[in-house]
Amino acid sequence: MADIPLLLEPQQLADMFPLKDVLIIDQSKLENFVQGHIPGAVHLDFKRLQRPGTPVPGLLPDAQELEAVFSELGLTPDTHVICSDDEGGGWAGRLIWVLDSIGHTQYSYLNGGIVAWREAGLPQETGEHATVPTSYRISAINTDFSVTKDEVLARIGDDDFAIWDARSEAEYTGEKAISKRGGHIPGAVNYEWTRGMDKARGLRIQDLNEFRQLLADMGIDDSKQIATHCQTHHRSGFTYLVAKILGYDVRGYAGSWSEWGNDENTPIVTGPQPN
Ligand SMILES: O=S(=O)([O-])[S-]
Repeated sequence: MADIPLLLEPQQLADMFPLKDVLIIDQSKLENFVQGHIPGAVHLDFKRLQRPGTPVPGLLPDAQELEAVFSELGLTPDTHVICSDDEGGGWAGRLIWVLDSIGHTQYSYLNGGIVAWREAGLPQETGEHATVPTSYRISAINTDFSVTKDEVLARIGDDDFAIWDARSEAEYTGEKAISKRGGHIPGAVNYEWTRGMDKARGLRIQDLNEFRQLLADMGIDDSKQIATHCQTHHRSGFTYLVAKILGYDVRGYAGSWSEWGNDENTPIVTGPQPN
């Protein structure tokens, strides 16, 4: 298969048609997908990538459930997946984290998703998708792309560990609490996910060189292992994706604040991040 870059521009994808061994998975809202999607794209309800549970609803579904999802969509071991959504990369980034976790490492992110595709005036199809189901098998879940609460607890304060909190500033400071307790993990830095999207360029990821510098100024760089989280590891799908594109050792904390902030025993800091 041709070498398809991790960060794929809409025109690059358009130039790849007719597609062979490529599956475009679009996690746009269904009504949006039905109104117009990339020809041949299949739709995935983003809820299928989260294991329902209270109070922690964002964990990875088990292998059997994921086999069912990807078989329905028509994935094969040789398929290159193009991940897309209509929100600038949150769900698409989560999909990339899921693909990493199931050992399916042939994937790309369509920069800006359907928003950038439409703005470029590229062809669209309307209506429901048609899929060709397969029997996709997962040999093992790879936990190298995840961190657990206990692992985060053990690494707080380590020089080679950073935590990227993708939530809003109000959630980070504790002014707004979605879990029992508000605030942030000690040492975490906050850069809210949508700030990383360029609204003037179809929600593409901001300039990568500037992004790299901005993160370095916050203490996030390639010398560290980075854990990223939000409330249920949806918004941090985007930050996972960006860190991955920048070549960093990044791991998703799927328990996220729904786990940390609902636990009575985890250390929490409130207030703004240090300058
Ligand atoms: O987007 S979220 O997982 O923080 S609710």
